[in-house]
Amino acid sequence: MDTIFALASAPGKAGLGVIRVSGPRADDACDALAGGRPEYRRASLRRLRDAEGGVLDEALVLRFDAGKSFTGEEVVEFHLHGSVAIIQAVLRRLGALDGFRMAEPGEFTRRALENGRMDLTQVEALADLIDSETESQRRQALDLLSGALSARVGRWRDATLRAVSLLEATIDFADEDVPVDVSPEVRALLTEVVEGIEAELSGLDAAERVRTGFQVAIIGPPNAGKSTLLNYLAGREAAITSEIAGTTRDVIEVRMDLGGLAVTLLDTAGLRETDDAVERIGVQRGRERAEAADLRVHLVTEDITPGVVPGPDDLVFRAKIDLVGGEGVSGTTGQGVPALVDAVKARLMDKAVQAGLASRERHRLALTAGASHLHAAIGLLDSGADLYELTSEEVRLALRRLEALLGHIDVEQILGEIFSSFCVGK
Ligand SMILES: Nc1nc2c(ncn2[C@@H]2O[C@H](COP(=O)(O)OP(=O)(O)OP(=O)(O)O)[C@@H](O)[C@H]2O)c(=O)[nH]1
Ligand SMILES: [K+]
Ligand SMILES: [Mg+2]
Repeated sequence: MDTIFALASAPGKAGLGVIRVSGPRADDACDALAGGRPEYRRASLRRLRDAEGGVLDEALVLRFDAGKSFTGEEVVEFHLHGSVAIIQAVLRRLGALDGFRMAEPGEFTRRALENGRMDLTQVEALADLIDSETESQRRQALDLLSGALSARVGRWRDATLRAVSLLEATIDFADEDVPVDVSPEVRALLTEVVEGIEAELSGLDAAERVRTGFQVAIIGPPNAGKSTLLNYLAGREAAITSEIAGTTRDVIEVRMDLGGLAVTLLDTAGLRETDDAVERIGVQRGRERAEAADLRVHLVTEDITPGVVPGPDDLVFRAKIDLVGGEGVSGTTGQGVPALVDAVKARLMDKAVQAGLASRERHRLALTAGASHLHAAIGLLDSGADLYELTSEEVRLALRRLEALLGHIDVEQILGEIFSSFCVGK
């Protein structure tokens, strides 16, 4: 096993630069650079030296013993002054040591997984946490990282495992006329797991939205002031505005943090019948994106928007109230915008609170497949026939899905995909 190293902090000039070393020979790095091995888990100030004894930097050295480190291996961290030259020099020095090489993207985390320091849902959570930009994303990722989903899936796995062993025991003792009928207990176990999985699945869409962001579309007739409102909310000229009806064609997206929720605002083409072929495409796209969005904000004027009826969950605001007065919004003066933001936030919060822990397509596929095998197993039990072998097979298939969710089997296949999104140093 190679000892790997990489810059763990962001590249470039900074106050500090942290280089992480992990592997069986990590202590060699202490010997070679710091002239000895500091105590475990104790920040120690050391002069780091090159091969000729010249000083590379004065740094904090942190040593972790195997089994108690991020990767589960011997780990050493060098907290350097964050200069590009120092970091390069230290990386070069480490690269020259026997058995040392640069880490590949995600390799530290991969070792953590392989050494059982985290499971696959926690690896995903770590990626989410590093990507998190809003409060709700941060909290969601920390929940997962703490192993909340792992614990839940672990309970389902244990119950499923118990069901398999009950069935297997019955099959093994079939000749011996074991009087116990295990069906009621197996059925109860499987039903409980299926219900748990289905509850989790019902919160998956919301969780996925919290993780990747809610989409909110602004729609309405041409010249209602949709782009002006978008720009006001974005705090910049993200979209072109003009007094010409039909200015916006492409859907304009602006990412923002709305009260702790990640939101993508969509500005769309004004909805109208038109002979302009390009505008018509824009209107069509706008309609489709608005329909697929989590929430639609209708900006209305006196004009009737052809063929558009706000849905019961949509928000409707009267536009340009600086001109017409009354309740509504103005993207020019900002009047009514705080109320609009509050209303959007409230609607999205209603959805966000339904979020479960599972938040990815990978989770959905595993849980859906697991539940369907369990349903099949329950169906076989309910058939009344003596179909324990078939039932057991279905329960085993469900079990495999739950194990895969945690990354315990079929790992190799999914690992590449997950780790490819990591960068070097993680
Ligand atoms: N007084 C006032 N003028 C506004 C307001 N919002 C937009 N306008 C003006 O109305 C015109 C149309 O604004 P846009 O933001 O381009 O309208 P739009 O709905 O995006 O229009 P399309 O993209 O063509 O559908 C521009 O001249 C804006 O300056 C508002 O709240 N108050
Ligand atoms: K316009
Ligand atoms: Mg526009």
